Amino acid sequence: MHTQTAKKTALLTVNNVSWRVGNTLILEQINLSIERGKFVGLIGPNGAGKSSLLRCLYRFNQPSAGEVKFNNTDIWQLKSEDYAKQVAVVLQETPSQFNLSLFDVVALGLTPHKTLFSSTTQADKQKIAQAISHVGLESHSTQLFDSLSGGEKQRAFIARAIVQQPQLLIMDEPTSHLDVKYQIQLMELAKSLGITVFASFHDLNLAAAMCDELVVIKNGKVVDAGKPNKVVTEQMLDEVFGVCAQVSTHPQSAASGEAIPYITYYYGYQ
Ligand SMILES: Nc1ncnc2c1ncn2[C@@H]1O[C@H](COP(=O)(O)OP(=O)(O)OP(=O)(O)O)[C@@H](O)[C@H]1O
Repeated sequence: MHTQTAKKTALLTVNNVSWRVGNTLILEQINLSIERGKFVGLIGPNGAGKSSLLRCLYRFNQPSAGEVKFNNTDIWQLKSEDYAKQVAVVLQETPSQFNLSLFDVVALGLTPHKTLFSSTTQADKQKIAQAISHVGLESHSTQLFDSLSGGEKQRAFIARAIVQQPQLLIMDEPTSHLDVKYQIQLMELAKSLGITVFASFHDLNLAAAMCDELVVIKNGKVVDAGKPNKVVTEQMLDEVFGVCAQVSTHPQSAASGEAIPYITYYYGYQ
């Protein structure tokens, strides 16, 4: 992931990014590159800097030093509307959408592609309906977004990303409020888009099963990166997360044929 070849095919590269708030250094000299088409997970303990890093990637935080490049251009050199077309974001907390229906919220995916006075065409409406059906929410189309369940809201944001057709999907712990079925379903939906995804996870087994590669951060620094079966080790779980666990192999293997690591945690060892 950090090799020259990876850099050449990278959609997103993070070069020596640091981010500070006042005198506190939250992210320190982060380097990583995300190859086009890969599904990459960001893992690390509470407060490690996952959200802070992702915010630097979708232009919410401006790095104090270093640069984030998208298709080889510094994202702060791009017009905000051009970057907004290419990047969709799904967050852990779903902001209130006031009186918007599910259909309206999914339609917002078209906004970066529209000019101020352009209206929604019949073809747009069809695209929105197809995206809603892709995430299995067709019977909720006219329902107020705020009245949807947590899992339905997250699926609606995936539908919005389908409509937006970005090159990159960034997800910040999107599964934290979801039950196990929806956690898997949401990640599989994200995978089915066939675009580059960078997502933070707290469920390490889910991350190991879903991701092509993992980036591990602790105290604002990248401490490891690579394929799940290289990164997820008993030593890493101890050193980074402070837990005692056994890592075995999941009975299923990844679509790539790679072994998927499976973590069994031990309790009562503190
Ligand atoms: N705007 C801010 N002002 C001050 N401190 C901040 C700000 N944003 C983040 N931090 C601090 O930076 C550190 C990293 O926070 P961040 O939310 O990025 O971690 P995280 O890995 O996403 O954590 P979690 O897993 O708990 O969600 C935390 O100590 C947090 O309090």
